[in-house]
Amino acid sequence: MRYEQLQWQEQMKIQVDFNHMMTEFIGEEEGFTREHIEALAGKIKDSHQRMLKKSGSGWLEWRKLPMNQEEVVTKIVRTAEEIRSRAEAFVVLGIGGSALGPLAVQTALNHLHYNELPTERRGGPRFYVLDNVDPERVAALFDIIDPAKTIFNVISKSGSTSETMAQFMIVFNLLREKIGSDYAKNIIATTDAEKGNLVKMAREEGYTTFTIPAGVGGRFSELSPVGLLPAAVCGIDIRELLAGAAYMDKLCQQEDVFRNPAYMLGVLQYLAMRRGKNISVMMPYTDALKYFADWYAQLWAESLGKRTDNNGEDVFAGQTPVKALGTTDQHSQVQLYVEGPFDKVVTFLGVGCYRQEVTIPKVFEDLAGIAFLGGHTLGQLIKAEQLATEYALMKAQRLNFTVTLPEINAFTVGQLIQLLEIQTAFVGELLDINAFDQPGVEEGKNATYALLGRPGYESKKQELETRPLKKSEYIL
Ligand SMILES: O=P(O)(O)OC[C@H]1O[C@](O)(CO)[C@@H](O)[C@@H]1O
Repeated sequence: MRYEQLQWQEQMKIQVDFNHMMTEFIGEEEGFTREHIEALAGKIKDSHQRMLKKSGSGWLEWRKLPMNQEEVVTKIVRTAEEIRSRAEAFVVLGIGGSALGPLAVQTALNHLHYNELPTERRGGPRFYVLDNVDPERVAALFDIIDPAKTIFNVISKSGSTSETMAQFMIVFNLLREKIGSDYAKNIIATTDAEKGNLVKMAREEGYTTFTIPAGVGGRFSELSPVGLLPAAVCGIDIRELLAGAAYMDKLCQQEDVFRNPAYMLGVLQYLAMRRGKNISVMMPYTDALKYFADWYAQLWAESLGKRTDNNGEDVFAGQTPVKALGTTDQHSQVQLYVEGPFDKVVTFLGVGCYRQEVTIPKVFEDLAGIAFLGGHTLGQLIKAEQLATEYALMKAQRLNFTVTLPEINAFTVGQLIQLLEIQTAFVGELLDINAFDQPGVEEGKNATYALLGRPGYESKKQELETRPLKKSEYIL
């Protein structure tokens, strides 16, 4: 790699600031010390060893995605170019990990800076993520797209998620009606290599198919074809996204928590959890990262929200993720964060340099209450507000981190994805739980199957009938 490139990467390194987790700033009652962290040395070492051992295999296969995919990337780029040249719209059919990543990355990298993109990367299809089965929304989308000029990317790791499969069945039918025998050209399947209905259908029907590697679960799949194909179709430089993730991965291979940003975030969150901080707020100070808070909510909630057994006693792990947006939610939630219960850790996501600026004009100069704003840029205003909110929280002894992206680009967004994924997996190790399953969602899924008459769920249906869900006397 050229020296200038190395230097640029260094400048683009994400910064993790944990000052406001420490006693010097937060006070002894709430803050942590080096000693608190060092007291966990044994646990950190064991967790690190387990992470290293599993890295790239089993359910940690996602860790190797940034480094090991050149062949897949080449196929994705080729497919994306072809789609960009012929489609008017590109629709992702997926939910959870099969939707939130594509949405977060596209919002981060495209919506604000569209006009700055080189001409050859402007244009391309309109992008939609259909991640719900709200009939009004689905119908509304079909009102504004022409199915014949739309590529539908059906994404499901399991190939059996009811919402995604229902959407797909509707699309499949619609395409057959509208374009007849050639309909398969408008469908791309992204799914497991072997398991589930989708891969079977894809094979039989001859859809272009991308594989989600076996050990890459939905919420850890953004850097697999799940996220890479939609990103490439949207003109995002996916090699740069992966390079950013690889760069961060390297930083996060160090055992020394004082040199490893993901571990430091993880260890301090873990210490906070042990003190009953049950809520993790993510608050980006840029609209571009608004949907990252959604993506993180699934990552954090599904990975860490686990009931485990500790010598016969139930232990309930996890933190409730809360999404906020700066400055918008300063005027809706920050009151609670400053004066409400001491039960939260706030992670601010900041931006070093906004890529577009707007200057506030010097008008109304005789009104001192607003005249001071004139001459400043909106970037200065939003940064001052972020700093001021960090200050207010610190003064009220409220734990908070700041993660700063020097600017928002594919390299820094790739870093952010890998940073938060490693942090989550590491906290899973510290908590001694399986961060990669989600048994708690099964009961609801099975009840849905029973309610809709899926064969094999007769006894669940009986259970639902004999165990009334609600009493009318409690409904007003
Ligand atoms: O990609 P799939 O298998 O359709 O799953 C969608 C989502 O559903 C879940 O399995 C939860 O039900 C998530 O973990 C996952 O991201």
